[in-house]
Amino acid sequence: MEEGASFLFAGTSFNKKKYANEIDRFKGKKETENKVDYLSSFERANPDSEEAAVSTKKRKRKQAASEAVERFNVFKSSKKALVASEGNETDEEQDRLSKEKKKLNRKLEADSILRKKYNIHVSGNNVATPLKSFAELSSVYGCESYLLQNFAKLGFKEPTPIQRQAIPILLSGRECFACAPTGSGKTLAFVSPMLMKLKHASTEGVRAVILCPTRELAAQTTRECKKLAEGNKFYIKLLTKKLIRSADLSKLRCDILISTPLRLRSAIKKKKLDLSRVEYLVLDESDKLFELGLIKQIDAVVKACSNPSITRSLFSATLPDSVEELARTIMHDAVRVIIGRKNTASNSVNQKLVFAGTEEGKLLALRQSFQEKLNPPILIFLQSKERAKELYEELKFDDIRVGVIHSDLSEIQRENVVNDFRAGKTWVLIATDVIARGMDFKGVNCVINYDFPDSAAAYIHRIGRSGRAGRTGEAITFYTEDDVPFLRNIANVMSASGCEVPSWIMAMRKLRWKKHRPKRESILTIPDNAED
Ligand SMILES: Nc1ncnc2c1ncn2[C@@H]1O[C@H](COP(=O)(O)OP(=O)(O)OP(=O)(O)O)[C@@H](O)[C@H]1O
Repeated sequence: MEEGASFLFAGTSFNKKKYANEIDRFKGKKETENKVDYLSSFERANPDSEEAAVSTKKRKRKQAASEAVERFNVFKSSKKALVASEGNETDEEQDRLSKEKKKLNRKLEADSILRKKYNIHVSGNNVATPLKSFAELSSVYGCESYLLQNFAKLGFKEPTPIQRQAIPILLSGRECFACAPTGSGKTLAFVSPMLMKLKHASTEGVRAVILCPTRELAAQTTRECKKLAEGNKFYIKLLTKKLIRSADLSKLRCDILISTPLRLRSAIKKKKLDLSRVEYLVLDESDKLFELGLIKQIDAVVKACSNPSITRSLFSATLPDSVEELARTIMHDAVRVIIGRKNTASNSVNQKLVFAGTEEGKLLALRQSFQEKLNPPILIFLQSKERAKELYEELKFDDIRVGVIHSDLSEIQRENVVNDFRAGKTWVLIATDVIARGMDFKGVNCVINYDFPDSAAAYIHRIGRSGRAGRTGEAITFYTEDDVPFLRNIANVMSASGCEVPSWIMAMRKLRWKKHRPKRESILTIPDNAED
């Protein structure tokens, strides 16, 4: 993280008939002006402020002057009348100030009640009022009707807590770093204010950039962006290999560009992509983007986005202190928004730990649970592509429609695997952490951590593929003797989201958790030459 860090910040439509009920359930004065108003009225109302001190001095001078002229009869009557009227003005002014102060206090109180209701925690000065409804986007912020119509079309009735707070913050032009649970609608929270601020399509080059850690997530975010922008002809582009090869990027007509850091950096370096007009930069899954392998690329992108009035924002379901500290020191007057408690799992996922003993035990437990009850769609996570391929080899003979995704597949193959799972053609998807973050497969009923996750953050993101947008889900984590020392860390996450954890695990010592990826025995039970 250190290297180069100094510059930084200068649905699955699965079996629709069968799941019809669930699908139904799922469908389920401008701020800047306000800000200035609140600020100035607060200063006026505050007796310690400079402005208040000046008016007290003025009042005293006026009083002294009136006393002095009273001795001259010729001015006596008129001056007395003047003094009387000045006294009234002062009373009126004080009355007005006290009313303004009361109004401000009522507003702050109402904001804090609203935040408490939705479990929103903010730090920063003068933070914008949370939204009471989507309708306020139009009544308070002048949002065009197409966006609200799109929310309605997508079945979004009420803003989620992160949307209630992050949207007004970004609309007020403030930078923001936000941490909200998996599946809580962070994408809409950063895309909507971007669309509102950009207003209409333009020919002025790239105006907004969204960075995502994986191609799959970048493709999904592009699709979501397009859905939200429908009715307004924005140029929204996913930076693909094909686009880099075919287009003259110096003349790229694009309002919002979505990419992975590696691809964007290569477009900047090799194809002279100009990002100097970018007004909005979003780092989605920001803590992943700050990991060692990606930090250099992020640095290059941040450097290329050289517009001094750029608004940057960071979003994730996990925000380690190290990333937060870095963001806090370098971002400009940023507001911090946390929904619920930081770094906790979604509380709509029922989490279980299962002792499988050995590698053989895991496969037996999986097969047994599939025989008893198969409630697809199911996602199974493994620690490496080799192991993902092995489990795939085992399960494909079990009469289960199974797919596998890992980094050895081509872009097209990966896209097809994801599409098949979304369309319900495959019931079980075996994966590495490549799809652990951000992927929105709406109907996932169960996540199985076949291999113990290698960090608490990885656990939170993996199980967060289930229990999204208010639905419930299940997460099962297998563990073997090798994993026992790290159980307590997962148990903490589980108990923080209200799941039961055996007391012996809670009594264990907490370990500093470096990447836990033990060497595990092969999963294969089928001899290598079985198919020969
Ligand atoms: N206001 C809303 N009401 C109902 N559903 C919503 C609302 N906003 C977003 N959604 C839906 O919630 C789901 C999850 O949203 P999204 O993928 O943005 O979550 P996220 O918070 O980014 O999750 P993750 O941390 O896993 O990336 C999506 O299917 C999205 O369409």
